[in-house]
Amino acid sequence: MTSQPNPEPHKGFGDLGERPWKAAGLPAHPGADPAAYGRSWETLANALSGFLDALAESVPGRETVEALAADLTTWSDKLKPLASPERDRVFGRRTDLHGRGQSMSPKLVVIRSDRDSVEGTVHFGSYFLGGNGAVHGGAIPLIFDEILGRLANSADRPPSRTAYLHTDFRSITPIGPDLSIRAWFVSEEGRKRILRATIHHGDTLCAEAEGLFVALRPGQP
Ligand SMILES: CCCCCCCCCCCCCCCC(=O)SCCNC(=O)CCNC(=O)[C@H](O)C(C)(C)COP(=O)(O)OP(=O)(O)OC[C@H]1O[C@@H](n2cnc3c(N)ncnc32)[C@H](O)[C@@H]1OP(=O)(O)O
Repeated sequence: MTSQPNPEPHKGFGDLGERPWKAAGLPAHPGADPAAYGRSWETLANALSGFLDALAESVPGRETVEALAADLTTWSDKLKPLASPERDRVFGRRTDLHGRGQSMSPKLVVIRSDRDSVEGTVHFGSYFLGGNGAVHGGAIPLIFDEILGRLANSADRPPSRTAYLHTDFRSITPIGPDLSIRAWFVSEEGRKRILRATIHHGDTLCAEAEGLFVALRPGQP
C-alpha cells in the first residue's frame, strides 16, 4: 500500500477566504470553543455513537437499508461544502466533553485526574464488537492511545506523539458494561515519557498497555 504525504497537514487560514461558519454566528475559531455549540455538539456525538451501535446490532429490511443509505448520502452532501481546516474542526477537539465530541473511539469518562495519573470509565458499544461478545482487539489499543496520549500531553507538557504502544490482552474485554480504566506515568526523562494503563471489568484485568511518547522537536508534524 502506498500513501501520499499530506502537503498541508495543518492548513492555515490564509487561503480560506470567508469562513462559512461566520454567517451562522459562530466564533472565529469554533473548533475547541465550548461556547460555539454548547452541549449540542455532545448531543450530536452521542447520537452518532448510538446510531453506529444500533446499526451494528440491527438486521434491517432491504427497504430500510436503502432509505438509510439515501439519508446518509443526503447528510454527507450537506456537510461536504462545510469542510474546514483541521484546526477549525469540532469533531474530536472538544476537550471539555467526555469523548471529545467524536465517535471514532469509545467515550472515555474521566472521574479523577492529576498531573501524573487519570482514572475513569469506558464503555464499548456493539460498534466495537470483535466476536463472541468481546471487544475487537484493535479497539483496545485505540482507547489506550487516547488515555495515554491525553495524559502524556497534559499539564502544559510540550506535545508528544506515540512512539510505541504495547498492549497485552489478559482476558476478554466485554461489550456492554462500564469498565474501569486507569493510566499513569512511569517515567519522564528528556523527551521520553513512558506511561502504562489498565482496563478492568470488576476485579478482572482485561488488558494493559505501555506506551512511549516522545516530545516533538520544533517543526515535527
Ligand atoms: C485545541 C484543541 C485541540 C484538541 C486536540 C485534542 C487532542 C486530544 C489528544 C487525543 C489523544 C490521542 C493521542 C494520540 C497520540 C498519537 O497517537 S500520535 C499518532 C501515532 N504516532 C505517530 O504517528 C508517531 C510517528 N513517529 C514519529 O513521528 C517519530 O518516530 C517520533 C515518535 C516523533 C520520534 O521520532 P524522533 O523525534 O526522530 O525521535 P528520535 O530522536 O529518533 O528518538 C528519541 C528517543 O526516543 C527513542 N524512540 C523513538 N522511537 C522509539 C520506539 N518506537 N521504541 C523505542 N524507543 C524509541 C529513541 O531511541 C530515542 O531515545 P534516546 O536515544 O534519546 O534514549
